[in-house]
Parts: sequence; structure tokens; C-alpha cells
Amino acid sequence: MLHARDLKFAYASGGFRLRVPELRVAEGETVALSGPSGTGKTTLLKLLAGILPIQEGALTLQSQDVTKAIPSARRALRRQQMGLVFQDFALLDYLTVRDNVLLPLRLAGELTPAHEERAHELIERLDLKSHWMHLAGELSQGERQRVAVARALVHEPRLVLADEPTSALDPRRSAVVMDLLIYHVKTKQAALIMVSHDAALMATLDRTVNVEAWTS
Ligand SMILES: Nc1ncnc2c1ncn2[C@@H]1O[C@H](COP(=O)(O)OP(=O)(O)OP(=O)(O)O)[C@@H](O)[C@H]1O
Repeated sequence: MLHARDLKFAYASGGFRLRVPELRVAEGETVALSGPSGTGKTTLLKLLAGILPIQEGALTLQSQDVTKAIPSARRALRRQQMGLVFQDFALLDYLTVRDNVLLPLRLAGELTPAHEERAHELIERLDLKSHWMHLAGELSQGERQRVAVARALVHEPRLVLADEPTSALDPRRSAVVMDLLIYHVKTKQAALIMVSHDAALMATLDRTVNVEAWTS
């Protein structure tokens, strides 16, 4: 599903350097990225998502070499094949929960009634049914985070990249989110790469990769 080899990345401001000798993630696999704060976990997720450019090394996604793919091709791949949950949730406050979940599909002209049905099911499963037509700007942080999870899963992506997707949630809702993510990966032969600082939560995934050794 994903193969990164000799990836190297540095921000223009200098200082931090990430070097990933090799990372392989198979279909149906769930992987936790661990390591102390500032070791590059979010940076690595952004490289894999194509939000940051690959400066050196090679990245293959579903047998497709995306190392030198142009930005529009990476955007299309991200939209169609990936589900992303980042720490800022990236919701539009002036849109409803429903419209936030469906917006990427609507903008791409790919929205179908089946997507709307799935969005509703996800929102119900995430205990947000009563908020379906509420504005995102009126939600708590935990509610916003769960909307971001629904948006990441609505199009049944092959690869889910999630940066601490339960950080704002109580234990019961964390468990619901983790169940949803893992169920998706296992039933659709997708893959999950997830940043976490929570040992109990990491233990629910197939394996943990410590990013610390890849940083200088
Ligand atoms: N846009 C940026 N420009 C310059 N440096 C950055 C930028 N974003 C992050 N960094 C730096 O890169 C390093 C790695 O940051 P990153 O957010 O990837 O770490 P992390 O392991 O995800 O941290 P945390 O666990 O605290 O979320 C840090 O030293 C950070 O200050």
C-alpha cells in the first residue's frame, strides 16, 4: 500500500531534519507513529499526504510512484484515496456538520446520495446526530474532532492519515473513533497511519513505529 525509502526533509528555516530509511505499510494494516514531541510525526504525515514536498528519496502509494508527482496530481490522490484528520480539524465554521463532511466530495463533483447516507451513518455512530444541521462554529472541540473523523472516512479512503485523532475526546468516544478507524481499515483493506502519545491506544493498532531515531 505504501512504501517510503530514504525520505529526507528539512524546513526552509533549517534546524529540524527528518530522514526515514524505510517505511512499509501493507493493506489492512494499522500503524502508530510514536516519539517525543517535536520529533517529526506530523511532518512525516504531511509528507505522506503530499502536503509537504518530497525533497529526497522515494514514495510509492498503491504501486504508484508519487515522488515527483506534480502538486495537482498529489491533490487529486489525496482527495480520492486518502482520509486526513489533522490537529486543527480544518472545518469551515460557517457550514453545517453535514456540509463540512460532504464538502470535499461536493467540490470535486463526486457527491452521490450514497455518500450522504454514509455521512449520516458516520455522524450517528459518532454520537453527533443531533448536530447534523448545526454550524461547525457552534461545536465543542471534541465534537469538531469527530466531524473531522467522519469527513475523513465518508469517501472510504484507501489510506487514513490521522494526527492524534482522539486528543479532544473522552475515553468512551475515543474508543468509538478507534473502532470506526480500525473497522474501516480491516473491512476495506485500507491502511491507517496514526500519530499517538497514548500507549493504551497504540496497543490497539498492529504495530508502532518510533520516529525518534529518524530525526536530527
Ligand atoms: N512549518 C514549519 N516550519 C519550520 N519548522 C517547523 C514547521 N512545522 C514544524 N516545524 C518543526 O519541525 C519539528 C517537527 O515538528 P512536528 O510537528 O513534525 O513534530 P511532532 O513530532 O509531530 O510533534 P508533537 O508531538 O508535539 O505534535 C519541530 O522542531 C517543529 O518546530
